[in-house]
Amino acid sequence: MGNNKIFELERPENEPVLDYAPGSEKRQELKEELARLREQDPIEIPLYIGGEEVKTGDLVDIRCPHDHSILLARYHRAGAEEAEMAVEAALEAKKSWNQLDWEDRVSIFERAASLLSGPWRATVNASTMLGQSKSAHQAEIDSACELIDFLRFNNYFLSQLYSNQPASTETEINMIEYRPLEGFVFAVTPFNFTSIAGNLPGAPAVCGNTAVWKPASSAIYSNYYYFKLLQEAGLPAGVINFLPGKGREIGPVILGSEELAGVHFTGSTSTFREIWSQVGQNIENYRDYPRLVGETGGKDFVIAHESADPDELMTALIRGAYEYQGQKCSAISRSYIPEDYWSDMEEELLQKIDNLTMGDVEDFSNFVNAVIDEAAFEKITEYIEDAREADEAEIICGGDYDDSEGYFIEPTVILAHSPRYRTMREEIFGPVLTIYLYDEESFAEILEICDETSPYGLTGAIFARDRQAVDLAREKLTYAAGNFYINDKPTGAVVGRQPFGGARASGTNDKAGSRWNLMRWLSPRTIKENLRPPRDHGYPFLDEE
Ligand SMILES: NC(=O)c1ccc[n+]([C@@H]2O[C@H](COP(=O)([O-])OP(=O)(O)OC[C@H]3O[C@@H](n4cnc5c(N)ncnc54)[C@H](O)[C@@H]3O)[C@@H](O)[C@H]2O)c1
Ligand SMILES: N[C@@H](CCC=O)C(=O)O
Repeated sequence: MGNNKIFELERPENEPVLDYAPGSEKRQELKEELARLREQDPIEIPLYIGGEEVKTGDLVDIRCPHDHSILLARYHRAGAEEAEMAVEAALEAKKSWNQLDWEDRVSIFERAASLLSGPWRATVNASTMLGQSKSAHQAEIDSACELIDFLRFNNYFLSQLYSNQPASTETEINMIEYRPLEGFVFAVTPFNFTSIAGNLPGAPAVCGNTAVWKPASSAIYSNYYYFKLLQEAGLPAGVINFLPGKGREIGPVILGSEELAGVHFTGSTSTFREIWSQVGQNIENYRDYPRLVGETGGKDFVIAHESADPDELMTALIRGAYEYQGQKCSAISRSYIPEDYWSDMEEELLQKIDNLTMGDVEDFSNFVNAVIDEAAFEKITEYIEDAREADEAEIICGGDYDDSEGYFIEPTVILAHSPRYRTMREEIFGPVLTIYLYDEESFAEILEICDETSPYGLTGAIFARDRQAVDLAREKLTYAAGNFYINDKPTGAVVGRQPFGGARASGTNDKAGSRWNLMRWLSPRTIKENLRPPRDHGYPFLDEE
């Protein structure tokens, strides 16, 4: 230690997105890594508690969602005993992690970003592609670029926060110490973004906290490789404890600890509500009020105005609804389009959707791949079958599915005859877009319907060349989306440029990868030093005249 320096970080550049163009060296490298991971013997993934490998013997298979015959790994599943050990390990590691200068913590995460940008990029991308069925481009923007951006921008925003200090005067010195929280943080992560999985334990850790990280069962493969990268970057034992397991089993044990300082969650609204209510039930037992940060589901929309450019709109609908099989919390799943406008674009749009290629991630010509697992396949296809039967809706494109080799569902379009049909209201989390046609004279009314139809408030977009229409949508939809886009698809937020998150049923809107998020993992202490303490308790007005 020797904390006698002031150190400022430059604002980072966003990590450039590699295009993996045919013939490029990077494409070749990624293809070779995919083949290596697929062909190697299935790996065994342990838990990491206090830096030690722990094997419970309760082994679970990890297979490719797009090819059931490929066994990638087996992971050891944690139970209540390991959950308690992980909490203890996090508390033990905190004692020394907390004592490091902040530049030491930051440099470990800078090194992680550098390793991911360089020698680990192909491995983390390939494991995301195979384990979560992502195309090369979707893996690149997630497990490489967004995760690198989270690492670098968190460091930068943290250095800015630390330098934010109150005024002092001639007679007093005032300062704020940005303490990590007292206790440990529980990071509970989703399957769909490796970057989010890395960020949820990482953001509290760079602030000086230690974490218990419970990855989603269907993303353990890539999350394990990322954890190995953190070890190589020099992350000390126990700062992040890797604990694959069933949420319902290990969650209550961890949430029951009196040392719980916060929960950093991303996943479904129902799981977050369950966690919130467990924390509520335990509230008398905690030393602090645990910070609850959760980014959850969405029912993301695109509203087309009659002045919208049809090519821009069609491109946004296709990419926003079907990239990564619609399994982004930000994916477009409902769209409101003027009736006359629709009749001009319907044929072309449906043809383009019909032509989307679907298959294995190792064939780079596929635009879409498989959905994540059997439960997702069952849930999504139930919505499709419901629409097939319903009077209020019809399927106008796609609608077929097949799980014999992998969990494949065709990009599907439902035309709803009621703006409140269930696929206009409920999160499906799959490649299903529902369209509702409105009379172009009812634009203001459709904005209200859009605002009131679903409980979520995550992302949404207006497509219009008419500025009055843009302004009206922006005003009427003030609370309908935490990320609102004008003439752009509502997916693909970039760290440092479109801070991401929503309110209503979509979360606490603390904006991942921003200074506001980091602030949730810090507990400021104000310190005043009086340079001339008063020596008499009286006031001047008490003096006799
Ligand atoms: N708003 C955002 O930024 C954002 C980003 C990504 C995903 N999501 C949302 O995530 C959902 C999809 O992800 P998912 O299927 O992994 O979500 P999920 O809620 O099923 O699981 C999320 C995590 O919670 C764990 N979990 C489940 N029950 C638990 C319990 N009782 N206690 C503790 N942990 C528990 C799971 O094992 C997993 O690690 C969608 O609803 C999507 O909209 C939101
Ligand atoms: N931040 C991502 C979505 C994350 C949720 O799945 C986007 O903007 O598309």
